Amino acid sequence: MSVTVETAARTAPAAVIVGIDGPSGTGKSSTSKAVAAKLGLRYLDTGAQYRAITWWMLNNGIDVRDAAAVADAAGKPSLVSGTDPAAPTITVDGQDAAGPIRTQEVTAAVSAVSAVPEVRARLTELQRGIAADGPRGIVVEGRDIGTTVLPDADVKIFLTASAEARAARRSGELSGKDRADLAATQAALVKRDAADSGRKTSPLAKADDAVEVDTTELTLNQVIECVVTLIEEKRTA
Ligand SMILES: Nc1ncnc2c1ncn2[C@@H]1O[C@H](COP(=O)(O)OP(=O)(O)OP(=O)(O)O)[C@@H](O)[C@H]1O
Ligand SMILES: Nc1ccn([C@H]2C[C@H](O)[C@@H](COP(=O)(O)O)O2)c(=O)n1
Repeated sequence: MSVTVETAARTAPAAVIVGIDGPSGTGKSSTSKAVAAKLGLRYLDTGAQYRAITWWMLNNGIDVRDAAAVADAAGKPSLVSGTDPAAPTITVDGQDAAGPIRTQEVTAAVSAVSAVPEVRARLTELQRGIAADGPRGIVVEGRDIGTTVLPDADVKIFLTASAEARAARRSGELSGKDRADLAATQAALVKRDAADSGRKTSPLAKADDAVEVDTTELTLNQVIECVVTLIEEKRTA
């Protein structure tokens, strides 16, 4: 029995911590989930956490443009993220928030809430705890993972794509009365990126040691393969 255990311990791949950052619509979620599933890693969507706290603020009558009010309330909601890449979950005070956090109302408010330092401090601590929790590695996606949340991550990726390509991808997801025209979708993406890049506390930015992957001309499968290769190279180095 002890021989089997020792063999397993010797052959199990070391836990790897992967941070994937980039602007909106560059493919962070699709890529991160697929890579984590392929490599048997956990997955954390930090954008879902910022959306969840924003949803709670909106539901609780907090004026999201009032940074002091947002800061005062930042510690109140209880957020729980499930890290199975096949079925990631997010709850707020025990309530499933996966659907409501994707509404236009939340998307329009999330950058203002994310800019508040007390919100970032709380979520950064939560994210670091999740990343450190458990023997398996994790793929964490967001805007400040490589620069702030996990500066010692084993692999850091920064995904980019042209605004046109990102808007076309997003428009393809929308349907019926929610279908925005391409120009409006692109303008909304660019506006959110500008707010996320321009805030004072841990703005959207590429870490100096991140590998930049421009996905404009790549299929999703090509991006996934590229990231898997980068991780495997690191694991075998
Ligand atoms: N390389 C690609 N080629 C074509 N479509 C893609 C590619 N990567 C992602 N997509 C599609 O683009 C859309 C946005 O992708 P995804 O949600 O993964 O981006 P994101 O960076 O996580 O966005 P956000 O930051 O806004 O959450 C999805 O419909 C996804 O299927
Ligand atoms: N690490 C992170 C992740 C997300 N945000 C903010 C900025 C985004 O506009 C918003 C929603 O993220 P998405 O669901 O589009 O990935 O959350 C952040 O500030 N830091």
